[in-house]
Amino acid sequence: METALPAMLVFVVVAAVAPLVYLLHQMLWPFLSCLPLRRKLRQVPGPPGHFLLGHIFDLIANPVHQQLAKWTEEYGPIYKIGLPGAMAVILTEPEAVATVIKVERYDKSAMTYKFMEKITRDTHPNIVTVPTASYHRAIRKAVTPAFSTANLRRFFPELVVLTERLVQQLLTHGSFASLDMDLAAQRLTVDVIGRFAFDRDFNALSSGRSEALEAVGKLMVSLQRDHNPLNRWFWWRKETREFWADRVRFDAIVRRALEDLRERPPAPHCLLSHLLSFTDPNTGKALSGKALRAETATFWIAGFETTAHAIAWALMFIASDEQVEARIAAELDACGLLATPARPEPRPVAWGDLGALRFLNAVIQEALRLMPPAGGGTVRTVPRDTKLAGYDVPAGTVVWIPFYALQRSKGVWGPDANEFRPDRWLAPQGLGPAQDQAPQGPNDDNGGGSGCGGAASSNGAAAGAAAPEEDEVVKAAATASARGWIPFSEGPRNCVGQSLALLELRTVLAVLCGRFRFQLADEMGGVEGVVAASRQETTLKPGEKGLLMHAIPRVAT
Ligand code: HEM
Repeated sequence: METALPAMLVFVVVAAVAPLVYLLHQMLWPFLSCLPLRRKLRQVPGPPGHFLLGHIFDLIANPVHQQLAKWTEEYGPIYKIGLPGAMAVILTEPEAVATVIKVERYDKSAMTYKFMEKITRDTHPNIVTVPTASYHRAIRKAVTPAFSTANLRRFFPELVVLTERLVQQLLTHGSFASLDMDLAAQRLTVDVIGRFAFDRDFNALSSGRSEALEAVGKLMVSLQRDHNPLNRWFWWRKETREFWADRVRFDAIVRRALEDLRERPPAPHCLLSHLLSFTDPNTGKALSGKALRAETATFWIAGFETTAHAIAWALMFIASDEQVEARIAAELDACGLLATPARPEPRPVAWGDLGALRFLNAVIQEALRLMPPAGGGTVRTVPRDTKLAGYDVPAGTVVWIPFYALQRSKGVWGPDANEFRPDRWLAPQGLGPAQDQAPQGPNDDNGGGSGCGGAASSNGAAAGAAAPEEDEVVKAAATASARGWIPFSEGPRNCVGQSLALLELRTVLAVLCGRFRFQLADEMGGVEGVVAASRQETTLKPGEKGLLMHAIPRVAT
């Protein structure tokens, strides 16, 4: 008894102190371990911050994308910020950005991407999050054929059918009540992913409630709320429990869709058939169940919300600029794609139209510049001591390239950086930097049989050619920004789905603008109000109210 007492006492003390020591270690160790990095980065400018907590309060109090853009104007193309236990260098100098994102040795920052692995119950790495090259390269190679021109062309008729479903929805809704066009676009893009990736109808457009959209939408919200790494210890918290429940629900849909695909031969355009038949060249093995679910979930999530917001942001800009709206209408009219009293049912959009709609494509590029759906950008780790934008940056530094800040930087785009000006893409030599990145398919011929390309390009006003006095400005902007437009990122980790995304954007906007005029609902407070309310979560999205608009049919039905 006498010997048991001290032992029990020791046990009680250890049990009480151990969690405290653990917590202190979790908080202090990252702080101590980044002290040498702080010292080495002391010449890099940056906003003043708290010595322990860094700039976390600025980033919580203000929308992250806007705060970074503000600091970019104040501190220039390279500056540092601190977070509790971490430092990051914010980079928006195009040359240096190109170095970082085009070189494979700059791995993705594991610290930053780890949380995205929680989209599946197995928390398995995936094509977006995996830092190292070999697994990434193998998956990338396997899925690339799905995004080829030939495959997109095969898929195009299905996309047109889905877009027509959206048109019917908007017609049924009527133009008096306002409608969240961001949500409407999400319904469309979920159905597109359903057909393109799973060869399956998710029915988000045709049914009032869509299990697939609800599940993935809720998961994205609760994933964002569950950012705190300590949450796994606090399983009783509402956020943690909700996140787990949403993950289970989403996981069940992914599993069901995969099982379904295994039971029947999928359509030739189906993205997942490439993953199902994948063999890793390094190991000769197929993807494990966990890896397959992780990739499936990733393609779904990476592909639906980004594209939906891109459609919504472009509509917002079109709706709030009468001249832009009129020029798009003139271009569509010249192609026979505009509903008019004489032509209440315009012909269906054809593959060959898409490359010919020069002004609409410039509008898309400009919208992707000002409101990049992946506005948070990309985060890399510097592999060895190097010089970036004139400063010494030591190995191990986390470099954060925020696309929103980069694409609005006055240093890159000039004094009108924050203005929506599609003409900057219409320099006489043709579209600016984005041309390399546009899907090759819709540009490469005029195969829709419409002859639209010829009609549009012979009509300067309709095609939106720049006014002569603007030419110098246009040229200058195009040159200065040659490397600053990277809404899909660049290099080996750029967006593998960008050809599909651009195909969707072009098709959907051509059809919607041909059938409707859009107006921002008064309560949105104009473009300024919407932009001010926008949030940078996993994607750059409209605020709480969504994007309320009126879709007014061009011809009353
Ligand atoms: C407008 C729509 C889209 C935008 C703006 C966009 C943007 C991006 C960006 C910036 C990245 C790089 C992320 C990083 O560095 O962390 C990325 C990667 C990726 N995107 Fe997209 N994306 C869009 C649509 C799509 C679509 C439609 C799909 C597929 C269906 C897709 C699939 C992916 C995948 C799988 C990756 C990872 C690629 C890799 O690391 O090799 N995205 N996207």
